[in-house]
Amino acid sequence: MGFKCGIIGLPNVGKSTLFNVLTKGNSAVANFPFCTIKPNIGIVSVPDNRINNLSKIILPKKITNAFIEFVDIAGLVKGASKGEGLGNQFLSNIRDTHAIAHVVRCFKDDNVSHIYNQLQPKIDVDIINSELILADFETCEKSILKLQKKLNFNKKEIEEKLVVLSKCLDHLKKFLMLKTLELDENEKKIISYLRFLTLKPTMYIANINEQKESCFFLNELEKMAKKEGSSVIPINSNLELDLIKMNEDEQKYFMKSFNITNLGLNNIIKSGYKILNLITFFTAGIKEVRAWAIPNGSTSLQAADKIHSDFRRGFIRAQIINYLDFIKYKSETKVKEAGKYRSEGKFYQIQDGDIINFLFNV
Ligand SMILES: Nc1ncnc2c1ncn2[C@@H]1O[C@H](COP(=O)(O)OP(=O)(O)OP(=O)(O)O)[C@@H](O)[C@H]1O
Ligand SMILES: [Mg+2]
Repeated sequence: MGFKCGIIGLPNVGKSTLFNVLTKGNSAVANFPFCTIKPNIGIVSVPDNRINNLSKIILPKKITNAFIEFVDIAGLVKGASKGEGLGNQFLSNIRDTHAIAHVVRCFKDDNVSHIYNQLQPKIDVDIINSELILADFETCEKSILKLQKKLNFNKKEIEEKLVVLSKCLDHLKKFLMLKTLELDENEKKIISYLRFLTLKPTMYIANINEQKESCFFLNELEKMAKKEGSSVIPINSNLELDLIKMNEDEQKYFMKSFNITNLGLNNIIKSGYKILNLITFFTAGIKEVRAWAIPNGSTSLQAADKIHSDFRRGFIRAQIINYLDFIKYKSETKVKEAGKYRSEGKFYQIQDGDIINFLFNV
């Protein structure tokens, strides 16, 4: 299963430009079959120096990075939750994603129209978030009504659900996003089946240009996001779309002249990984060195399943080398001699950077 990040925002704020930057900017994209599944879905590999360092020692035939799927969702407008614009269809596209990249226009350009003829990032964000809140309100209200009708069948379990959902409904009524409601792990689990939109981890993408107004807009957006506990990533999508078409030398020259230290593209991919709370483990052999993304807290059995269901079914044990140990000793034999080679069972909690060899028998 891949991790999906939906790109949302008002119409004409630069979502597709960003999507093009993300998907064409990374040559490793070609590593995957059916790279572009639909015109608006792109698989983007996660940059990770560790995979390059491992490959320098192992010299594998193939190198495969971990990846995140980005989905370019059409613009949302006021009233989308009531079917306005392309409405509900797009809200359901967002429901299918694990995280949200919310693009906010932070650039002034008289040649690019703004749907409401205003340039105020905070208002733009509020319009979108209000639609998400309204959509969640409707989902929540409908589910409560449905559950109330079923109360005679499984009283205890349904009552438990109703308590959490009423808490959610009260919060949404105040026009607040569910991610700002305190819910414990059990409560989150109880409502996870509803895939609430305002509960999804979010990063704001400030689409900027070279003009001074962008600093002001970016600042506004950062203040707003801080209150919500979300991060803001500035990116000049138009410029980066040009950058990715250049060779390395041209790119360096351009970045220097525009004072860009880090490509927004890499920051977004890294941040996506972070808000999805993913860690990386590696499988490493002559055939392939590969990075795998997995939720923090996963066990070796879940990691095995990520690779192939046979690995899970026939799981015997996981042989593990820490990434830094491998870099230090440079071979499996030397790692073993140093006593750093571990054997773990199915409930072992995978650590970021574990290099794993699964033993299985089916
Ligand atoms: N950072 C930027 N600076 C200036 N212009 C930009 C920037 N980013 C995007 N644009 C321009 O904004 C316009 C809209 O971009 P784009 O088509 O990516 O928006 P969108 O959000 O995908 O729109 P829609 O919702 O209609 O699909 C394009 O003309 C694009 O070149
Ligand atoms: Mg678009």
